[in-house]
Amino acid sequence: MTILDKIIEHKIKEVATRKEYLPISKLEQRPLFDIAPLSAKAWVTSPNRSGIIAEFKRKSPSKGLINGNVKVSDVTSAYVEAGASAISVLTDEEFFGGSVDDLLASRGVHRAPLLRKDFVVDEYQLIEAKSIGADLVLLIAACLEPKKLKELAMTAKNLGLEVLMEVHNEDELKGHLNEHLDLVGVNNRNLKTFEVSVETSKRLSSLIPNEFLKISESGISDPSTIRELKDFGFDGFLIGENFMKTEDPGKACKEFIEAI
Ligand SMILES: O=C(O)c1ccccc1NCC(=O)[C@H](O)[C@H](O)COP(=O)(O)O
Repeated sequence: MTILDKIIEHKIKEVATRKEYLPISKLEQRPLFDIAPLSAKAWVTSPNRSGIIAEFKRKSPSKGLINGNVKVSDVTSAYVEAGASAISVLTDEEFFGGSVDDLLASRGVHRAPLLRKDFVVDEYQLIEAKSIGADLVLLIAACLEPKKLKELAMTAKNLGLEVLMEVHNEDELKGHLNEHLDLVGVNNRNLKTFEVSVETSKRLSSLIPNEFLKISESGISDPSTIRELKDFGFDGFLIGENFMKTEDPGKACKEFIEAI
């Protein structure tokens, strides 16, 4: 069983429990549900921003504990101040130590586009994302059949959310592309070995149709890599650990952006 299989097995049970505890009708009554979302597409391509999607990530299956000493509100407001184009907040508790409350806390302190970073298996999570103030959701091709991914993307778009689809290889990309996506992310982390290689992004770049923004995800730690990936047509860059492993992730993000 791969780590992704374990995460999805757990997620399906978790979502079933959440649905019982807080039904969709209640989510739709939350005040943030009716707030108009921000466009990550616009912010990522804005000449005034960096293209960096800066992630709040306490722990991960590949690295264990990354940083348990910082507050999500401090870090994500500092990321925005530093020039990040969007913020990613992991809301998975079991494997990443995140929560829905983390995303809510982040929403409370800035008005940059906010990605709900989780393992979406059910439309409930999209409605929940909208109800906590997310602007953008992640759909992972490796976790979803093409038809299911397309249905979820359509539901997200109907809620006004933008959709980032994540792929790891050519087959996932070719099999899952659909007209409801906004951004296509190439994850440089091999989820079987946890090895990271930006060569994956470079290899897949020309296969991503131009109508989608191209995002490179994971394992980015050097500003020169951003310059290289831009030459391959990438617009956005999702970075977590490189900032979060420092004492002051906001400062690390600022210095990184200044060095691009
Ligand atoms: O990060 C992991 O160990 C991981 C394991 C299994 C599934 C997903 C995982 N990461 C999610 C991500 O996509 C990253 O948090 C994101 O791309 C940032 O990566 P990094 O800059 O390397 O922290």
